Amino acid sequence: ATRHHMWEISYQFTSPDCVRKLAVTINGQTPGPTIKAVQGDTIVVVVKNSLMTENVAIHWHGIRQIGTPWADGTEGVTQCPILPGDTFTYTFVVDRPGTYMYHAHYGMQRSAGLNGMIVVEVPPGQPEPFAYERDHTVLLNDWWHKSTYEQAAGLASVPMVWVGEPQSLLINGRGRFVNCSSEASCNVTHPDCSPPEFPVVPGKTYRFRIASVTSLSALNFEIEGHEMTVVEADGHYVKPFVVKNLNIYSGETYSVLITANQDPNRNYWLASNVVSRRPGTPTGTAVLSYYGGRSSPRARPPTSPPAGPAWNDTAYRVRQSLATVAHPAHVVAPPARSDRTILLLNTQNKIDGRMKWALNNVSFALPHTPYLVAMKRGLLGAYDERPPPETYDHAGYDVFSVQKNPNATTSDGLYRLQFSSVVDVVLQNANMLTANSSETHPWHLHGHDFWVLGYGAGRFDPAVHPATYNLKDPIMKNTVAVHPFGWTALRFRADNPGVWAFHCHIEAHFFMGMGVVFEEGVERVGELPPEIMGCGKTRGGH
Ligand SMILES: O=C1O[C@H]([C@@H](O)CO)C(O)=C1O
Repeated sequence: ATRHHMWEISYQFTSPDCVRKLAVTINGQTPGPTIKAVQGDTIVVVVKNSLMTENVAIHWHGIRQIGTPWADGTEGVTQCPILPGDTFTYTFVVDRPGTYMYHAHYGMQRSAGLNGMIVVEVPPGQPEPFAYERDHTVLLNDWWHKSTYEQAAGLASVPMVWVGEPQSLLINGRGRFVNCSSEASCNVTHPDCSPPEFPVVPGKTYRFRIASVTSLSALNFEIEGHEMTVVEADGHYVKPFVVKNLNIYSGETYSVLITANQDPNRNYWLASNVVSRRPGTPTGTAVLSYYGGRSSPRARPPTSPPAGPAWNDTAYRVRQSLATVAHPAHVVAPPARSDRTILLLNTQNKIDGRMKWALNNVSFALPHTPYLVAMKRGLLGAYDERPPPETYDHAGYDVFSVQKNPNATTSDGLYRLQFSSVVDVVLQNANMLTANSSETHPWHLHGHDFWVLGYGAGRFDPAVHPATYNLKDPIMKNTVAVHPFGWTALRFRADNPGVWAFHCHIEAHFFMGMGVVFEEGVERVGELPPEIMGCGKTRGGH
């Protein structure tokens, strides 16, 4: 089937956490509508940019865009931005079932509210390796009162003004600012911030499809009093495991099953809490209620909202990463070896006094002409033809210390991959510019799912650690955590013709240069739609 959507993007006053703020909305709403489809469907989204003075681009996160690399929605990589007043049509096939999301991919626009979920069902009659009766969608986010522009300008200032911790955590676009009385525009009775309700029928099993579109926060999610069985991650079936609390990083999705088997006469909290950074944000909450129970569906649960696990318990979070492997009946075996290994050292740096993030001492900057058009059309001088470094001094670099020379360079060079070759990427985390600190970075790859081959603490040794890789039942994902002071190894096949971003999904970090770009088989890409052009060297170029 073909599913058509007409979206008008505009600024609206919204009050997601009861504080009035301008947000980028879809048809007046943030989050936008959930796109529901069946595997194999074609999705057509006609996007009209009514932002008046701001460009837009929308990324379909987790959709591989096979045969449609121009529809990936990554400004500067796959398309020119959609200008105010213009209309752009995204057409793509959802080729895999699962839980995905969409969000803006232009500047730091995602933080302004343009986001939503994509749910792709298996075709009718096709079994899944678990059973449930109904589903609920849970979109997790973090929220700031400062505008995206103020945040971006701060990050680019000398000295940098960091975005800081979010004011609120949102569940399905709703939260509650704690210091409401301190804000003139805060209205606790505003309908935008009424707590989301999740009704359940006693005895039934539910699939909660959970996505995190946070700009910064790593979250821990729980449903008070109910165990969760993890069954899906980023569109892939997981060997089921039971948790009370689920860690979810920005850009990840999970499905968990819960059975409504608790006392139906009271309500329960759904809670999200910040982990991996010292929290400065209260718990995000929603309410689970039982049909037929004596409690009103809106009643506050009798307990305090769960506070979540210790924010700095990295070992606990690594355990969940390690537990996430492929379902035994759905293992896709990875190739036994790779053709190329790219080692990427993640560091915080300074360039001309500005705080940046870099990979192997190169901080990424998007070109003004999208690579896809530049490469396909042979537009000269659109980007730096020198590829970024393939590795770093892995034997000599001390990942536990502040680096002695934080200088770096800026580049829009990219990695060109042999079509259909097998590529390993090892992401090495390190100490930041502050002593004894290292953060979690969720890395997201466009256009592919990769195998997660391993995680390790401390320094990655290419002579030792590849022997420890899980080649038996690695999960495939599109977003993976690189834990503090640790490394994460992944493998993918470069078999999707196009140009694909690979970056930290923390909005501020990508803005500060924490990303790279891969090209593969661009000569195989079909005729480019002229609508993706119109900026930089593509002007008048079709
Ligand atoms: O890029 C970042 O900058 C701050 C901090 O290192 C300096 O304020 C932080 O936590 C980041 O992730």
